[in-house]
Amino acid sequence: MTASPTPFAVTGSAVRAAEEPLLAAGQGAALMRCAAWGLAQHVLRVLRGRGPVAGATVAALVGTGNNGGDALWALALLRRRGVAAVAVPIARDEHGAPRWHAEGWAALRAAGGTAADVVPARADVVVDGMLGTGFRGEFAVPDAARGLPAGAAVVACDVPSGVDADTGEVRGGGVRAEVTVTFGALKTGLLLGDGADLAGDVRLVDIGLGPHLPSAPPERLRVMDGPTAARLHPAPAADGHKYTRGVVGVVAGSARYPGAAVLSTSGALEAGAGMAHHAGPATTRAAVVTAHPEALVSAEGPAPERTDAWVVGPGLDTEDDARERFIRVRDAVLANPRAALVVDASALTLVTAEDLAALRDAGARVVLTPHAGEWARLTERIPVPGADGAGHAPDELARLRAWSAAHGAAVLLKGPRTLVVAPDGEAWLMGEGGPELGVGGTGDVLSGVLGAVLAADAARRARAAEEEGATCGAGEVEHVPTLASLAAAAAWLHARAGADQARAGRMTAGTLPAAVGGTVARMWWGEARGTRAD
Ligand SMILES: NC(=O)C1=CN([C@@H]2O[C@H](COP(=O)(O)OP(=O)(O)OC[C@H]3O[C@@H](n4cnc5c(N)ncnc54)[C@H](O)[C@@H]3O)[C@@H](O)[C@H]2O)[C@@H](O)CC1
Repeated sequence: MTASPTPFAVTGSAVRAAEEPLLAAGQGAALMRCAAWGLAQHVLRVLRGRGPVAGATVAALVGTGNNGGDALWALALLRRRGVAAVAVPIARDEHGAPRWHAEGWAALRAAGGTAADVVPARADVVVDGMLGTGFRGEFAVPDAARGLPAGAAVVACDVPSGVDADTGEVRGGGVRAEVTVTFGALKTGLLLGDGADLAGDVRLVDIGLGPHLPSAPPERLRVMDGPTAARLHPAPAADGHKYTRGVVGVVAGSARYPGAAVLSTSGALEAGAGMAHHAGPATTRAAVVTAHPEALVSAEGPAPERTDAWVVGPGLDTEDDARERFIRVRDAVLANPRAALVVDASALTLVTAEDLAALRDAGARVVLTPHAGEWARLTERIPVPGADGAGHAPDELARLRAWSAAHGAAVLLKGPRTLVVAPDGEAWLMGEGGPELGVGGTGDVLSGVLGAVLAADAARRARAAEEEGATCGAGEVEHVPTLASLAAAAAWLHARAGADQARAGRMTAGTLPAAVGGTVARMWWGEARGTRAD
């Protein structure tokens, strides 16, 4: 079976660097024609969705660089399909002549296209070809780009103007597109921050840059999808048993917040843990066994040497014994660093830079799972190296990477666009999920799911180490389970379960673990046996 490649994005700068050898080899014009052809195909698709193509009007706002060149060539192609093609320059020289890509304009004129000062009111599609990866400084939205016809669909060429293709930062004004047709590779700026909001549906056009794109983690942002998650959290081996599937220690909940213990333990069990062992006070122990007779419960938790992953934090009471409970888990991991550690919720306010340094030195695999507010508080206590204290920086990914590298722990930043980074710079974006997960308790469930995914991996590693030579096949090399990829896979399962249960009309965190069970069962055993969330 051939594994489909995991989608990924790179910075706009990396795409520019990838183009360089091809430009040096004189292939610039060919690249532009290729990009323009792809852009024209997507514009045609938008037009077909609205009515007949012949007789439709497509206008393009055209800037001074190659982005504008792409738009002009695309208009020329569209003109040949019977479209009225109108180019609107956004910059003119001192004689009033448009400043734009000369060959592109010549091609458009030869095809019967026209130029105008403003976008015609009858335009069905407006192509934004003002600025692409060459955007620097601030974007002052030109008059021609204001008050676009209300009925027109905006299709951005490569990157919506005003969006930084590296970071997603919008500087000055920004163009909101229905579709962004991007060339060579997905750009990180189209998937992150405000850039993701402005880009709309992002469509990739392959222009042959593949071999020239960077493969190293710092420049790649991978996008977690179902097939990748399935490879990272595979069905248990035929001869598997509870210990080979992974034991999760869940240190969560308190007399004050008993539900978190149940949600986190449920998440671990439903994600396929061989065993979940909850450590907590009498109240939470009773709640957990009532919800899950299969769970083990005790005051101390499982023996460190028998534990594959620990989850600590959801629902701990920081006015009671939270710190002691956290320290016990930390010490258990230090005693057996083969076990992974998930630091969530209250534990994010307890963990110190010294704890992280000790865990890193012991070789432990640690994932912290803050949401935006917890991340802000965490980085106040344990700062991002090199941060100037100027507050929220636009390049969140760079901050996450810097923090993770300095403290040796992976970070899973929960939000509308969940990101995972690891100390070596590996980064993942979640390609699933929506606002249905924005209710109390879903984070507790995620901590358990993450514990189960990490525990399964730790148990597989332990087994592989015992059975010498049991390593991955060559075909799986791209998917060697790294800490960041496993965490992203867990986030994907959780998000897919949220989407599944929302479709089925269930909205609460209490029912989410069962949906996780359905999602995992379908993934492992197919539709026939995985019907729980339907
Ligand atoms: N290099 C190539 O051969 C290829 C480039 N491609 C296209 O070319 C684009 C990059 O082209 P360029 O490097 O020419 O860059 P752009 O076309 O993005 O912009 C460059 C121009 O915009 C001006 N500019 C920059 N920031 C500005 C601001 N804030 N306000 C006003 N003007 C500003 C610059 O002075 C320059 O004239 C890509 O996004 C893509 O669309 C594609 O055709 C593929 C091949």
